[in-house]
Amino acid sequence: MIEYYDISGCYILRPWACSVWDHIRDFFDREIKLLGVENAYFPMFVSKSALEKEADHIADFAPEVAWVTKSGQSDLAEPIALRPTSETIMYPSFAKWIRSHRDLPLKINQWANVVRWEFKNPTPFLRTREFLWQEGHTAYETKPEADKEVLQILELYRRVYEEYLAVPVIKGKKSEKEKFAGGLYTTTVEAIIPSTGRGVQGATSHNLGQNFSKMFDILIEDNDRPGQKKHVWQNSWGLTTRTIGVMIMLHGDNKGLVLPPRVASLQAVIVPCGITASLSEADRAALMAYGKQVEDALRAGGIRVKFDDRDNYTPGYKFNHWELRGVPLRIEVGPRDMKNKQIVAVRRDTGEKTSHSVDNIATTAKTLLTTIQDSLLARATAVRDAHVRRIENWEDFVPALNAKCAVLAPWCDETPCEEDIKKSSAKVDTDDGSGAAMGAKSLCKPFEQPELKAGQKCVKCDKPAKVFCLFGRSY
Ligand SMILES: O=C1CCCN[C@@H]1CCCn1cnc2ccccc2c1=O
Repeated sequence: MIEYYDISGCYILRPWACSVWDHIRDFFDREIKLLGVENAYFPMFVSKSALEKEADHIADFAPEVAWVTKSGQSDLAEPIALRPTSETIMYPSFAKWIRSHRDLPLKINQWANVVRWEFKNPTPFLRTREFLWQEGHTAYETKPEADKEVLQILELYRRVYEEYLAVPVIKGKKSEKEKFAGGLYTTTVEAIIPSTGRGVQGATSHNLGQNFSKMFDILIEDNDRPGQKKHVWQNSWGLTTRTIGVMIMLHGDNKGLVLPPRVASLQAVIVPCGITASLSEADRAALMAYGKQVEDALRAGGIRVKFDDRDNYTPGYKFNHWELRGVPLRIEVGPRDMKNKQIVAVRRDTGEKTSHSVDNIATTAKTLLTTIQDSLLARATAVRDAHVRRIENWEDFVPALNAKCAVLAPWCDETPCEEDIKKSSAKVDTDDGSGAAMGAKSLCKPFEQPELKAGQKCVKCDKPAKVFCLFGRSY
């Protein structure tokens, strides 16, 4: 899926990974166009003066900005940054394009790469110095319109994860500490990785309020106050190739990758079996023709299929080859299957083997692939639920983290307390001092809230709890 590269934090996305991104992009692009969003493309370079226009929150991110300072031997007059995100690249143009409420709503999306020179240890897919993403940037006359779109996009992100990647996510709102500082509020879809118990931010949809329209003077006539102008309300939202890493971690098993059918480059692979020395040349040729027939029927049914007729590998080698690569369905065809006009189907997720008539094989395969897709999500949801612990007392908090669980706890919703929780949960709880464990941060305040008991106290401080919040170690 990936190849290493001689620059730290940079990786090559090979076709097997790229095709997952292609499927995600096809779905998301189709859906945002139904919402009236149009794609555009802006320069990847941003001048220092433009980038620093939103000085306040840029400070947090400044160390991650990569700069071009020379061309050839000569220094550039002013250093130019590589886009880490495109607000400061797009919004000066938005100010030119938006003069009246008739120019609204403006809905722009960009599929591109961004560069963030992170120093935390790079991880394929999850933390890379260049990654692919889409970034949506919209402008509305009123806040309610912006609020509505924030949730429409967040629902599309949930669908990318649950309907395509078979990854269950929790929708919620970021805390003041964790939100995008340049915005009004941030909504998010959070995944929990059971093997580590750590949370991972899946995608974010921000309401920027009027912060950026005030910075960039994006103004329209205020019809309610003749002669007066008012700032537009803006959203921005992003989904990245980190999605692929989450899918790998959630569904992989000891045999390798497990691909959800809806994003699998290859959904079914046909392997001819039982080709022994005793099989006549004629029967061998007939079996290969049969395999080809099955391949043609599946492809005609819209299934991404390959007949593995390589004559230099055994069936067993081929089984391993495609299991490692996560192909959801293997179709075995042997002389007896051919005689009985049958095939044998093997599911990659469960290993279950079933025989089927070759008639309507495309329908049969589609049904199997749907079963696999649904079963992957159902199983991942059950496992994720087992890794979220609802607790109300602090003494249960760190043990839950150490049991590879995220914690859903009543919370006062105050930043000092959030910082205290992070610090206090960073201490190791085992007396063997096995290395400092990372502290828990707030992942989101889930939209789906359990009932808060009257008088419920915050899990950490003694203030009244205002909300249930999901906490966890994170990527
Ligand atoms: O999330 C998104 C969704 C897509 C559009 N941008 C928003 C907010 C990006 C926040 N951000 C994140 N890393 C950065 C890194 C360097 C400079 C600036 C930034 C920065 O503004």
